[in-house]
Amino acid sequence: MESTEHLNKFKVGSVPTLYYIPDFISDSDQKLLLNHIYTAPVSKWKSLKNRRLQNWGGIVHEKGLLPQDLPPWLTNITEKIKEELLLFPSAINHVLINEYLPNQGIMPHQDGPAYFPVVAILSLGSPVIMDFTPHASLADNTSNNDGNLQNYPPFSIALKPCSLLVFKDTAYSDYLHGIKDCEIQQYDAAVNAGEIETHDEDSKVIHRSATRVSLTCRVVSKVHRNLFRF
Ligand SMILES: O=C(O)CCC(=O)C(=O)O
Ligand SMILES: [Fe+2]
Repeated sequence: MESTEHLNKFKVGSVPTLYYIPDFISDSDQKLLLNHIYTAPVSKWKSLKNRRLQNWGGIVHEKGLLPQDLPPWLTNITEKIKEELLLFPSAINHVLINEYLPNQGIMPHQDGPAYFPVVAILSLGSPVIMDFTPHASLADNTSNNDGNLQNYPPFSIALKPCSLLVFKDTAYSDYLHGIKDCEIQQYDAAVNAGEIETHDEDSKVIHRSATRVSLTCRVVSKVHRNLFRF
């Protein structure tokens, strides 16, 4: 794969490897994307217990993707992500769009095995805090890695509108990621706390007063062209 040196200035935190790229898209791109998302057929929305989502690119099975072409308004952004990161082995072919009201979140989880282990998340709307926690088996643990003791600290990251978060390696494979379902989120442990402008220096909190929408962009390497040979 190509060099990732061009991304070094966006690296955040101490765990390999997270990149946070503020203002990855412009405000007018954000408006255009939100407009496409909210004019999609109502049937595109799937309601879960504590959020809604749209699935684009096809159905992900354990054994791969039953593909469906992404619409041009999505390939515009997925192609930009692929070209600017140089971290994906092929075109991004799956996009999950999650919508969160201010009191909604996503349980700590790990992305499924069907995905190539790099994820790019574009954030729109309200800022939120995403928490990374090591797998239970690694918490408070140290492991020997090339003769060095390595530990797995929990950490958080603030996700502002128009930003792109990318994670891979240990952060992808040994951590769970999630967003708390509360309107007021603390961020003093955030690896990019400096990103957030605050009116009140003492209370490092984000008030989620608006809806957040995110685009989780990934590659499913195994694609099934023929349903009957699935
Ligand atoms: O909305 C987000 O930022 C996270 C979404 C996510 O983790 C996922 O779709 O797997
Ligand atoms: Fe995820």
